[in-house]
Order: sequence, then C-alpha cells, then structure tokens
Amino acid sequence: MSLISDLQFASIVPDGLPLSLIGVVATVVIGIIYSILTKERPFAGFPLAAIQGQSPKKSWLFHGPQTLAEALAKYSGPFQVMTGTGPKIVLPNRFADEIRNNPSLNFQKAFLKVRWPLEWEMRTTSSPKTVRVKLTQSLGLVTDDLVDETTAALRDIYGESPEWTTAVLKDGVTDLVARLSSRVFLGKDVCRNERWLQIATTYTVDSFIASYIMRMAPTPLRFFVYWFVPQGRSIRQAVRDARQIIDPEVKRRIAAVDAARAAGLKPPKTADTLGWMYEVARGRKVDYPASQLSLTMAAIHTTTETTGQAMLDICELPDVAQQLREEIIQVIGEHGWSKNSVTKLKLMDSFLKESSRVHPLNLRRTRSANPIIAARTGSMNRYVEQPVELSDGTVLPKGSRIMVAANFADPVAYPSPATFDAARFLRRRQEPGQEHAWQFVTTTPEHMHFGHGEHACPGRFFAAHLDKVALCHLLLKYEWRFVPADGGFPKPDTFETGFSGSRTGQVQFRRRQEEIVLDL
Ligand code: HEM
Repeated sequence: MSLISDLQFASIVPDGLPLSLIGVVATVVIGIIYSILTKERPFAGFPLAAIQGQSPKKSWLFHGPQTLAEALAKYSGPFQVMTGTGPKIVLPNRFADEIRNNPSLNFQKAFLKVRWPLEWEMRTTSSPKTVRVKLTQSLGLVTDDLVDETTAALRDIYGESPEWTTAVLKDGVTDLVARLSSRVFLGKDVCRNERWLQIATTYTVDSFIASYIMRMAPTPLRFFVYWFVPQGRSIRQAVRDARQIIDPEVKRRIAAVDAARAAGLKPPKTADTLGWMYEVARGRKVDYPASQLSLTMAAIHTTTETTGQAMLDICELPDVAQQLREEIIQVIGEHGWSKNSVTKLKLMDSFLKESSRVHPLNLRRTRSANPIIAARTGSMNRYVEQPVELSDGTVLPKGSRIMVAANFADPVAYPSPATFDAARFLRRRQEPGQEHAWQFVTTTPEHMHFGHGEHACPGRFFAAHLDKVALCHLLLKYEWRFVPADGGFPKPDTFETGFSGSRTGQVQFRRRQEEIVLDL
C-alpha cells in the first residue's frame, strides 16, 4: 500500500524538486483546502454587515467603526460581522443590561481564538479573584507604594529640566504605568528590573500584533506563522525570561516564610499580587510567572491607553488642566495621601470618565464627518455556552461569540454628546441620590469603558486609583502641550473597532514647581 502511494505521489511531482520545497508546497495546499472546508460560515438568521464594495471580513478588519455604525443604523435587531476568526453577533446597546449576568455567557472563552500566543505559552489565565478580592480591598495599603514609585519613575522618565522637551507620549506613559503596576503586582525589587519592565511594556503589544498577523493566515497555518513572525520569538523569550525573574522571587519569599515559622515568628506579609495569589490559591499549585504575564496583559495596555488619552486631553484643554491642579492642591494639600483623599478628587474622576467616553468616538479624528455616526465601538465580548433567548425572541446559538454595541454618544444620557465637558459627571453626582451612579468606575450601558455586568473589569478600582495618583504628580510637577508645529492631536492607530493612542505622536513637557509637597 505504501509502495503504491509512493509511486502515485512520485508520478505527480516534477523531477528534481527538493523534498523541503515539496513539503512546504504540500503544507500550503493542504492548509488552503482545509481552510476552505472548515471555513467558519455566518450564522443563519442574522444579517451580515459590510460596507459597500468590501467583503464582510475586509469591511470589519479595515473599516470596523464604519461597518458597525452603518449596520446599527440599518438593522434594528442583532446582526453579525465577519472577524478574522469567524462570525461574531453584535447586539444593539439596549441588550446590555438584559445579558449582563447571564450564566450561559462566558468571558474568557470569547478570546480563545483571538489570543493564541497567550494560550499556547501558558496554562493558567489571569486571576480575576486576586484582583477582585485582594487588590481592590487593599487600595489603602498600596497608596504609599504608588506615590513613592510615581516620584521615582517621573524623575527617571521626565527629569527635572525647566526647558520644553519633546518626547513620544506613549513611551513615557507606558513606562510609568508598567512601573506603577509592577510595584503593586510584584514588589519594589522586580518593578525596577529592566528586563521585567521591558517584558511588561512589550508583551501585550507583541501578543496583539502576532495574533493580528496570524488572523490573516488560514487556520492550519497559524501556528507556523506564530513560529516565524518576530513577535512570536519575542513572546517566547519573554515567557522564558519572566520565569527566570519571578521564580527566584517566589522562592525567596517562601524561604522567608519558612524561616519565620521555624523561628516561631509570624511570616512577613507582602502587600502585592504575588503574595495575594499565594493566599488565594490556598495550597493549590500556581504558575506565578504565567499569572503575572496574564495580569500584565489585562492591566498595562488598558491603563496606558486610559492615562495616555487623559494626557492628550490635558494638552488640548489647558483650562481643564488648571482646574484639576486647583483640586489637587486643595484636596491632597488638606488631607495628604490616602485612599480616601484620592476618592475626594471628584473633578478628576469626572474628567477621566469624560475622557474615556469621548475617545472611543474618535471625535478629533473625524471632525469633518458626522462624529457620532462616523465611529462606533463595542464591549461585553462573550462566548455563548448554551443557547440564549433574548427578549425580542432572537436565539443566540450555542458556540457563537457576541458583543454589545457601545453607546458613548447617547444624547439622552449625554446632552451635547460631541462636547468634551470635564465636569459632566461631577454635576450628575451632585444630583440627589446620584453620588455613586456616575463615578469613573461605575459601569452602565451608556458607559462601558470597563465593560458591564458580571465580568466588568475587576481591576478598574485599582486602575482609577493608579491613574489619579499619577495625574496628581504629572499635573503639579509638569506643564504639558502639543508640539506647536504638529497642529494638535496625534492620530490614533485603529484595528477592527478598536483604536489605540498613536505609537509615534509626540508632546512637550517642562518641569514646573509644584505648589504642595507630593513626595513622601
Ligand atoms: C483603565 C484601565 C483598564 C481598562 C479600560 C480595562 C477594561 C477592561 C474591560 C473592558 C474588560 C472586559 C469587561 C467586560 O467585557 O464586561 C476587562 C476585564 C478584565 N480586566 Fe480590566 N481594564 C483596565 C485595567 C485593569 C487592571 C489594572 C487589571 C488588573 C489589576 C485588570 C484586570 C482585568 C481582568 C482580570 C479582567 C477579566 C475579568 C473576568 O474574567 O471576569 N484590568 N477590563
């Protein structure tokens, strides 16, 4: 039998071709056939969205916001889009509350096909419980660490020069967020380890780029793509190096606990996620480096984006920057640093919420078009584990992936939605009974910066706290502006309906004398 196959194979392959080339060609051909046979088809019964002249997949990949905006205007109910990893059903915003706590909708599985590199390199996922239970309850304990690290990091990143200096905004903000997050995730020593900081700042972006490139290849070839793209190599190296940095730190801590116990003393308590993961695990085996990389993935890119957007708004709105400075001087000047004093920065809270409301609309990028229609985005990505029937009778099929369209420009919730109004949410909080309804961390269908429902971001309380501590220092210690010759806002980078602050956009800063002492 094998002889027959060999003979048949030999008869269709031209003489003289090297075996390696034949292997590559055969793999590609098999890959293409496999991909045609197993191609993920749209779900029956849901209109498939695409802008005119584009295939559904290209429409979503390269014109995501427009595809979403046009489909939302065209269809009153759920519809589907064709992503690089198959179809996804989009629910209009009115379904956000209806599905928010549905147990048949899984968050982690919604990303299984999107973030392959992460799944392949690690066996454990991030630790929402550590974040939800321990980190959020310990904001009081970590405030001094955040203040201390901000002081040191700003000196390293922005220096002390009173002259205007030009730099890429994203680089500085990424470094700052990586240091602050790592201080609370891994402690003082690791957070200043150069290699760890490099991993923390590049790992997420490399993973996104690798999975983006892989999505363009047929399914069976994606693993090969991962092996050959430079980001794949960098991810594998990052995982190896993370193990070399974090494993000894874990061993050091276990040894300290053992030594304390042996001496009849109480083991030292560490207020960081490494210690909390150990407590939450209750003796179960934990892959600490993998869990930390996973946490880094959830935390650093998102917090960098939010902080970077806020800094762009500060450059554009010097009056708002001044009002924020006055609030910091009054609140921190009077109460000093504590979790409670940071929560008293209510204009800053409102400013951050407005900044994250306005940016997904891409108002600045689309000034000439209708800003509200021109850009839309989505949130609440979920995987349907069991069929779910919606109130309009639509049945979400088992095995489908869904997302909910955002509504950051809802004219009812937001009068003059296209205007940046830094005190918008502060005024809402001042209405009777509304104190908690409009905080930065509050999620609603009209404001899903942190998602919504059971899987809403558990790190949002920490992220908001970190952002506020950082902004106090950034505003009182430095002046900020756009580079005069550049003419304003650097254009964001876009992908599907996501967008991310420009990787090359520059701003200028110079040291100013802070009115109150912020350093500990
Ligand atoms: C401003 C910064 C951040 C933003 C904008 C953000 C945004 C989000 C969003 C949109 C989700 C999905 C929610 C949903 O679909 O309903 C999410 C989930 C998550 N985030 Fe964040 N996040 C931020 C910071 C953080 C930080 C600092 C941490 C960790 C300390 C973190 C940990 C997580 C985790 C673990 C999940 C998964 C929750 C689950 O599995 O139920 N995030 N985040």
